[in-house]
Amino acid sequence: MQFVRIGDTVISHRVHGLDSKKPAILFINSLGTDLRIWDKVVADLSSDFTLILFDKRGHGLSDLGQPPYRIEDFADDAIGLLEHYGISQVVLCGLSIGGLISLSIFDKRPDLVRGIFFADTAHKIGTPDFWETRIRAVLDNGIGSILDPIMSRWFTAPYRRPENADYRGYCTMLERQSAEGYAGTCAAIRDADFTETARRINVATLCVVGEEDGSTPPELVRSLANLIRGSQFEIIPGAAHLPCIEAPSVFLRLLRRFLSTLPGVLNG
Ligand SMILES: O=C(O)CC1=CCC(=O)O1
Repeated sequence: MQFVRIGDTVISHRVHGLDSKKPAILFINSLGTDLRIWDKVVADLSSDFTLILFDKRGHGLSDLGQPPYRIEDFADDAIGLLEHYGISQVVLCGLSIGGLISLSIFDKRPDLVRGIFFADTAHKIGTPDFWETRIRAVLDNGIGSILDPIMSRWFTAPYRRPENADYRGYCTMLERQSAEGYAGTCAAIRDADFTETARRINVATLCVVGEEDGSTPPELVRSLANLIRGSQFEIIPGAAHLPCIEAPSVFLRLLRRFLSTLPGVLNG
């Protein structure tokens, strides 16, 4: 694990294979997860690419900062991290809120963005009432109180069998996130609408989604693809909201195929 101070917030992160000659990919996590969700993806890509993973503020080992947050706060952290490593162009791989953060990074610094791989995300996720209910539940009763409904959005029923040790591990990951950080991140999603940014995107994009995603269902993700000129859309079978965990080989195949279409990016 590596740590860097961006402004007044310490951000925990990992950089694999830092090399200015290799194309860089920045992975941006979903709500309630930390950078370990990319482990299976990183193992495959690290010889061909510079990979940057980080814990959003309020998650993992990053500082809490001052919740509630705005999507722009996370985007500033990500941009600060890229600047810290002198990375001037990057492919963004944004999962769920990570897609909203990708859109905000594009808004702020389009020069940094070489392409965007949107996974299980949209230009607007959920309704204000939905997020308010979740914020209240977490602040009043803790993250454990919402574990089961969240897990049924994240993973398919076969993955959620009690004897699956990986499933138990990811339950623990969610339960150990800071309730204040989690609720502060829900507030950022509640307040986000990047419809106009999505319409302005002028870099290559691919939108993918697990076929059983209960958080950003396929039709919602398709509506993001429809807003973006030239965007492609793919459904990942046998996965829900976190295909990088549940269907890593399909996720990787689509990511590598996307990377191979970008000018000047290796296809590995
Ligand atoms: O917790 C969920 O329902 C999944 C999710 C929504 C936005 C995000 O980042 O994760």
